Amino acid sequence: MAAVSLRKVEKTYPNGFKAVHGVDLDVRDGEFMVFVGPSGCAKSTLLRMVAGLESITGGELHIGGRVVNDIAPKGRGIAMVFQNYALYPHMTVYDNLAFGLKLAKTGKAELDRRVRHAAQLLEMEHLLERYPKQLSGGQAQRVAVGRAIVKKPEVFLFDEPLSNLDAKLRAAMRVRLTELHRSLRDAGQPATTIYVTHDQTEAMTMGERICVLKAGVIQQVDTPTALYDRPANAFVASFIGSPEMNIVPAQWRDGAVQLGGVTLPLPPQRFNAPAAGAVQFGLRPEHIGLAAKPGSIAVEATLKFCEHMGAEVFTYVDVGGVAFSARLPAEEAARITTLPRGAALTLHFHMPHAHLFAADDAGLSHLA
Ligand SMILES: Nc1ncnc2c1ncn2[C@@H]1O[C@H](COP(=O)(O)OP(=O)(O)OP(=O)(O)O)[C@@H](O)[C@H]1O
Repeated sequence: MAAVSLRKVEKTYPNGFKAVHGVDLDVRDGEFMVFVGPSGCAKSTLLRMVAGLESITGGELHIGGRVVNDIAPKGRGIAMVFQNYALYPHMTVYDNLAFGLKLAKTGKAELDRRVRHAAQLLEMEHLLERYPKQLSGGQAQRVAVGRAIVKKPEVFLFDEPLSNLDAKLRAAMRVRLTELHRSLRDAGQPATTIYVTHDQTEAMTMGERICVLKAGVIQQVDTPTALYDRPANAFVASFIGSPEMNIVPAQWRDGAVQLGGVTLPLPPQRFNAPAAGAVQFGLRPEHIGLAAKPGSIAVEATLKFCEHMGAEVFTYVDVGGVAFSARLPAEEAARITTLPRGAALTLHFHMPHAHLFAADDAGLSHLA
């Protein structure tokens, strides 16, 4: 069992800067957990504390039920893959994979078995005799992952491992790493994984659960679907989903939201009525359409511009002085993309998907 638990974990750097504020988190045995958040939110600091590369200045870290605050990295049963991995240029892929095992004086037969098993899992058996300079970026990154696999760690730690790859390779590696995690689990070697990224698409597609961080504080820990459907606050709502959720200042009164001269009654079952007053209204671009749906409200808008994305058209509009974006299927959008700027449109806000957030970003509590 190698669950990873953080109990009131804190990090104050020697210069006095507090980067991590009382983080409580349970990563389950065998789970794929993603830490996501903008630059500086302390996702790398947290991961490095789990790895033992950064001291913990408050709270407790448990791995597999043991408190490991004072245990050196090599005693923690972890393996880490970095963004800037360095392969040994003068060694073949085989020797790069075998290097750590040789240091650990692993027997020759066992070493060979583990190297070949890792190569098979990562579909790189044909690359074993190559040197790093003969590999593509994606292949080299696979070797870096392979070096972690041969260690048979109980916990895998990934720190933005795909950042240096181009978009297409990143997408392919996402699938490969997710499949790798599943196949290790199916083979009875569940590896608890913590994967750090600033990329919400990576988080959403890879994580079984996602921990969203902001300024060293956890905002929400949930499944991708729950984060998308029920974001805990406006920060999570705008960080998760692409393009971003429309979040606009509004007034809340008598079960309705008023913004830009428009009144939008909200389905009461979704919200505990907050005190009347200033709120933030949230609606994802995919929940604004040209056709009415059950629970939708017609809203008059003027067209600003359209962005053609192939199957979809991102459409930017003005609703009574408030900017909104809509994500429309290309077929449906065809009738508006030829309209001039400033043309009048009727859009349908799909209110069952609407959100309300507190007005001040400091509070950021979801009122649903
Ligand atoms: N050695 C250090 N001394 C002081 N402050 C530090 C140190 N290392 C990091 N920080 C600060 O701690 C905060 C968290 O940094 P960290 O690198 O963990 O963030 P991150 O979310 O991983 O960001 P990025 O995606 O840019 O790597 C930042 O404000 C950073 O400036």
